[in-house]
Amino acid sequence: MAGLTMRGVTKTFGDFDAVKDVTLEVADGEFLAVLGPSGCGKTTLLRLVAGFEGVTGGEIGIGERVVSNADGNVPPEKRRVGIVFQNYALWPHMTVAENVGYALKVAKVEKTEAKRKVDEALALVNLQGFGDRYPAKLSGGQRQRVALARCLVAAPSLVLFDEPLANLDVHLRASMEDEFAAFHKRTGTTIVYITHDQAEAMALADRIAVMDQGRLVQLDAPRKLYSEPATEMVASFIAQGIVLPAKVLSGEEGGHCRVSVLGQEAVVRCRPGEQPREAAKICCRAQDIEMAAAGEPGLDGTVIRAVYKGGSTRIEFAPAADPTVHLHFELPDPNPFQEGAQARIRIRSGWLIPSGAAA
Ligand SMILES: Nc1ncnc2c1ncn2[C@@H]1O[C@H](COP(=O)(O)OP(=O)(O)OP(=O)(O)O)[C@@H](O)[C@H]1O
Repeated sequence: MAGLTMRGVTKTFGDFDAVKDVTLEVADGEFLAVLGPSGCGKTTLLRLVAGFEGVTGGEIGIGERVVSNADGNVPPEKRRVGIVFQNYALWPHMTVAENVGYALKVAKVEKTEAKRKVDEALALVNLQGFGDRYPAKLSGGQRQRVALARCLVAAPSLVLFDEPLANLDVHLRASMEDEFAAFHKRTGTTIVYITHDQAEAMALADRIAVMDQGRLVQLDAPRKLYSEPATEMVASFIAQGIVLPAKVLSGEEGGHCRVSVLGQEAVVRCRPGEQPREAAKICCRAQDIEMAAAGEPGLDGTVIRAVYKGGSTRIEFAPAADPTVHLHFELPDPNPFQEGAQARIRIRSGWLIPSGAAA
């Protein structure tokens, strides 16, 4: 296995930068998810790593070897990069073993050696004994594992996944997530996993690279991405963070600072060295918001929706100070607040989103 290095990678189509100045490193054996909304450049990034596109600027390295820069590109078949696509594209008239071993046959690998490699690859994806079946007799998840075995048989130095679960139903997705996680643990394969599904990225990846409009906006472990988003886009994209306008009243002390949010003071977490400033933003999660106790200061406003969730109710709340802002949080049963009720809430925690320059 090998790591991946991208330094200042840019890909331009006409005068449009699909990927802009992306620098990142994926360690040998790491599972990196590349996450972002539609059109942010994920697929282009994957195609650059695979070698289907050449870079316009910057450099890509796999292991010790530079595979792409402005001077030229190593062709895809010489990169030893495996790819698992969304539609697994198995040949229906070939058995599982024939599908998996096809590349070995083309490369004229000796028969017993080829069989050994096919068996090995099938074992890696927990499909021992399935070699003689035809794809039509497999479940969607099993087909996806055959596709994975087919790419592993060539002993790739890294494996790219292109939204591999997008075509599967919700239950199968969950069990395939477990399969991929177990596969990664078992084999230590270096994986770059493209997805627009943040729950999937969170569940699987060691680190997540969030892309927006061609740029890499944050690369961090899932927990850090959730608790310390670097930009407003990351804050609202990950787990529907609530982004609120704020004014920073005091400099950072012990990882916290005082802010004013919609006229109320709150203490939030922040990066070291934050100083008082106007026009700041904070990110709150549902669990950072609670109903104010009687007599306690807080934000007055109106409950605009109350949706029962089984054991709890999701409340959507518009503060009187700015009814265009909507906050949401959950209340355990019994919930006394119906739609239209007046209520007072308290923001008990949050995260100060770093200013543009710091992000
Ligand atoms: N060959 C091309 N020529 C021109 N523009 C392209 C080409 N390939 C991609 N783009 C543009 O680059 C941008 C990024 O596309 P890309 O497919 O990488 O996004 P994505 O994040 O994978 O989106 P999705 O999740 O919808 O697949 C888009 O605006 C797309 O239209």
